[in-house]
This record gives sequence, structure tokens and C-alpha cells, in this order.
Amino acid sequence: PLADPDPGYTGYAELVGVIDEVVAAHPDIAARSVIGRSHEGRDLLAVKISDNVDVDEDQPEVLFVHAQHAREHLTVEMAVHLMRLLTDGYGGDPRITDLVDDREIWILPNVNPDGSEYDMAGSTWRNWRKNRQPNEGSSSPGTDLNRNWAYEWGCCGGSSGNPSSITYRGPAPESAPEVRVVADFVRGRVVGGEQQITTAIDFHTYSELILWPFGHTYDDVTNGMTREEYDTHAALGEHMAEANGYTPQQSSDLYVTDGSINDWLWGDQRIVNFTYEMYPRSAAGGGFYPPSSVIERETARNEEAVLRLLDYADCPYRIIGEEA
Ligand SMILES: NS(=O)(=O)N[C@@H](Cc1ccccc1)C(=O)O
Ligand SMILES: [Zn+2]
Repeated sequence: PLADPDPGYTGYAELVGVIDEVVAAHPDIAARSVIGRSHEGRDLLAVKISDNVDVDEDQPEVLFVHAQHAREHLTVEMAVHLMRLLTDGYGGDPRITDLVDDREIWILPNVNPDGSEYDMAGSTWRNWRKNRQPNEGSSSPGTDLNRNWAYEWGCCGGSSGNPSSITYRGPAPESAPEVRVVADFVRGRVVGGEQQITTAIDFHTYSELILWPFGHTYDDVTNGMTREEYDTHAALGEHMAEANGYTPQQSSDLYVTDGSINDWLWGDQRIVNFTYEMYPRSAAGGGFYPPSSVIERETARNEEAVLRLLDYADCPYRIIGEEA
């Protein structure tokens, strides 16, 4: 873009370049694919990291989603950091080598490229959150991708029906092309009737939290969440929070949301999953726009926590001592 509020953050064109560079440097363990298009026609990219990367092996799969919300640019830097960590570390770090050998890792580095580009197109940040899809009958564009997922969509006062709201849920579940594309990608990982993705993290900013479902209700145990399943989420959330210093809690402990990716990944696909709210802890730390000088520190901060999730991906219930 002509102007750029902080060149230290990775725009869409630059991100595509980074992905191509990582894949070119590690062709045996990294591959990129286009899983669909955004509203404005930008490729939605997936980077797969695993040994024998071109073969769909019978291994536990782990999904990392980044930038559902446009202004949360640090999450794209988190994806770049993970791509480099898991490829540059292969062959050198035995723990990383084993995890890349025994898992199939999917990184979706930016699922809202239209919003991200819009937010950084000027000389100052635009504080944009949603996608850039027009809303019929309204001069306010944008659907909040994290209210547009199909599980309990719009059920519980955790989103807005007003197109001008930043938490606008859209006119229907999966009405946002970006949500439809990612949901179709996840549904496509059901092989032989079994969802191959066992665990996932959806990265956001800010507040330094690790959140788990459900978001649509204050109840821990409820329809679609047994005590064991809740305890597995809580124990794994706490285990990861020990590594990065974030605060672990159920999503609804903060506020009720409906149509979130967390609820759909678990409620519809039974994927044990978490939302990470990254740095800073508060607006005082820069809110959605911390200086790019914090990128290295605040992405590296999550390395151990992410490796712990990859470790438990073969059987998340192991964390509570169950086979399940
Ligand atoms: N990134 S954020 O500030 O928008 N928070 C996210 C994630 C989230 C969801 C539920 C409770 C707390 C946080 C959201 O969709 O609201
Ligand atoms: Zn967010």
C-alpha cells in the first residue's frame, strides 16, 4: 500500500511471499494450497507442515487459524512465526522433528485478507474488525466472522443482527465466504467418517487469554459438552497457559458469544479447540496496535504452548488420564 501505519507488520502480498519462501526452502515438509477466495477475491491460503507432506497420512491433524478479525495483525505474525519454527526447526530440534513427523499441521495464516488489507491501507490504522462484504440495505459493510459460524448461530444474545454493529452475525450462518471456505475445509478433513483434525487454536488479540468452549452458555457441562470433555479443555488450556502466562478460562466467563468458531469446531466437529487472545494484556500495552518491535517476543512467547497442544493432539483426553 502507498501508506502503511507500521511496515513491521506483514501485509497480504508480503505474506504470500513468505509462504512461497518457506515452501521453497522446505519442499519435503511444507506445502501451500488455496482453499478458497475471500469476498474481494483474495486467495485463502493453507500451509500444511508434515513429513511426506504431499501424502495424506493417517496421523492426527492440528489446525491453526489466524486473523478472523482484521485489526488483530499480531495473529498473522504468529502464523509466520509458527511456519518458520516448525520448518527451520525440523531435523535440528528433536521435539519439533518428532511432532512434524507424527502430526499433520494446517496453518491458515490469514482468513480475513480483505479486512486486514483495508485496515492497513492508509497512513493510520482504521480499527476494522469484520470482513468487507456489503450488507443489503445498509451502508455499513462487514460481517463479524467470529459470529457467523453455524453452531447455535444467533442463539443467545452473543452477537448482533444490526449490520452496522462490529459483532454483526450476517444474514445467515456461513453467509461470509471466508467462514464458508474454512468450514468446508474442516468438513473436508473428515476421512472415512472420522474428523482427522483433533485439536485447534484460533488466534486473536488482545488480553492474553486462553479460552475454550462453549461461548454461547455460562454452563460448563451442557448439551454437547460432558464433564470429561469440559475437563479436557480446561486441563489442556491450563497446561498451555502455564507455558505462555496467559489467563485460562471458559470463553463465556468473559462474555457470551454465539456463532463463534470455538463452538462450531467443538459442537459440530468435536475438535478440542481454544481461542488465544494474544498480547497486550490491556489497551495500555497498545491495544490492537502494539508497535511491531514486540512481534518477535510476543510470537516466540507462544512456542512452548503450541508445542504442548501438538503433543496432546494424538489423544487430548490423555491430559485428564482418560483414553476416550
Ligand atoms: N478478539 S476479540 O476481542 O474480538 N475476542 C474474540 C474472542 C472471544 C470470544 C468470546 C469471549 C472472549 C473473546 C471475539 O470474537 O469476541
Ligand atoms: Zn478477535
